[in-house]
Amino acid sequence: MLDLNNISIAYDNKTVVSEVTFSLNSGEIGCLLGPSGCGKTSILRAIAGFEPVTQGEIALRGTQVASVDTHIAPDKRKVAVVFQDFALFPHLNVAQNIAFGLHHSSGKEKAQRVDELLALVGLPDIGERFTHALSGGQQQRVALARALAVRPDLLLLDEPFSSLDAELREDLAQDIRRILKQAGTSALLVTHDQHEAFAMADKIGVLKAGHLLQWATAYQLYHRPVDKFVAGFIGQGTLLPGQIIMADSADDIHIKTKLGVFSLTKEQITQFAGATNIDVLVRPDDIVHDDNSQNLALVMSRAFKGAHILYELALHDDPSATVLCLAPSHHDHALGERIGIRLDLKHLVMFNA
Ligand SMILES: Nc1ncnc2c1ncn2[C@@H]1O[C@H](COP(=O)(O)OP(=O)(O)OP(=O)(O)O)[C@@H](O)[C@H]1O
Repeated sequence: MLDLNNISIAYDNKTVVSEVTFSLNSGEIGCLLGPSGCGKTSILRAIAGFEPVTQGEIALRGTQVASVDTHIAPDKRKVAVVFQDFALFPHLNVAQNIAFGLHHSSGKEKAQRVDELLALVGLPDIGERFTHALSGGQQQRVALARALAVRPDLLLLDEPFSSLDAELREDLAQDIRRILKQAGTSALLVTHDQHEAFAMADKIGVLKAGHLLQWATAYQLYHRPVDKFVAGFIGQGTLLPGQIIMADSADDIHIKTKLGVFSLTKEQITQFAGATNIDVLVRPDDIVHDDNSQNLALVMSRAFKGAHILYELALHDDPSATVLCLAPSHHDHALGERIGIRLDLKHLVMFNA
């Protein structure tokens, strides 16, 4: 439904988005995630038609809408945008805001569509209210209803939760996901907050300095990050130094770390051919706290999280070899204590050191 093929975007000849390629299927919710200035909004604006591309092409429902030679006007793309500040009209009431784009409908059709959308976003009785009298979360839903009113092929959401309280964000992200799925609308969201991305998106693209590093599900990004940047940006974890140990035959290669010795898959043997020093990604869920384990690790730091405590643990008392461990919070251990751990590592994610 949305295809970006090798697109670049520049301002005053300075390239800020480089050779980005990804696709979104019909009904899917995608998310562009990355630090400030990495080019997320520029990509969104190019899809909406507010910014030209300097290379590559963008297609919507199989029709090219942007390339170096093509530029279909924004209002011809069937794309709706929900902006960061919601951009609701203060002089119109909620119903009038939602009906704003429905130029070709009769009064009765408009009223019916407004009722439908207010029900969809869970605010059935506020059509007569003015937008300044609504909470941030309600304004967000009205902005969403207004964008969906015209039945866009694609909805673009630019940092839609950034002006809301942190506690509200994740709940609202899940609500909005449910509303979009119910309406069957394809959507692309921009955020720098991974929790919002996880709560809303089917596919997430991680961007760094204008480059799309990985376009994948949240599960794949967390468990199969393509590089150290994605590994560090998504979720928590530490990189544990390891050394490759060659045995007699070329397909019998192991890696030695302070957590033990692991064998490599055939694919990893090819990938790390010739390397000697490797970093192994260890996530907090790879390390299980077990009071009965003889394998002890030293508590270097701890962060109370309510239901859990996140421990940073040094292996063999070596502060350069630490792992994180999320333990139930009644396992309350002090700094400097040695606690038992067990490994629950399903697969090894490694990078060249
Ligand atoms: N109109 C413009 N003219 C010149 N440079 C621009 C313009 N808009 C954005 N940029 C630059 O392009 C780069 C990418 O900006 P963009 O807004 O796409 O990033 P972003 O990832 O959305 O950032 P943020 O999360 O801070 O909104 C930045 O270096 C920014 O300064």
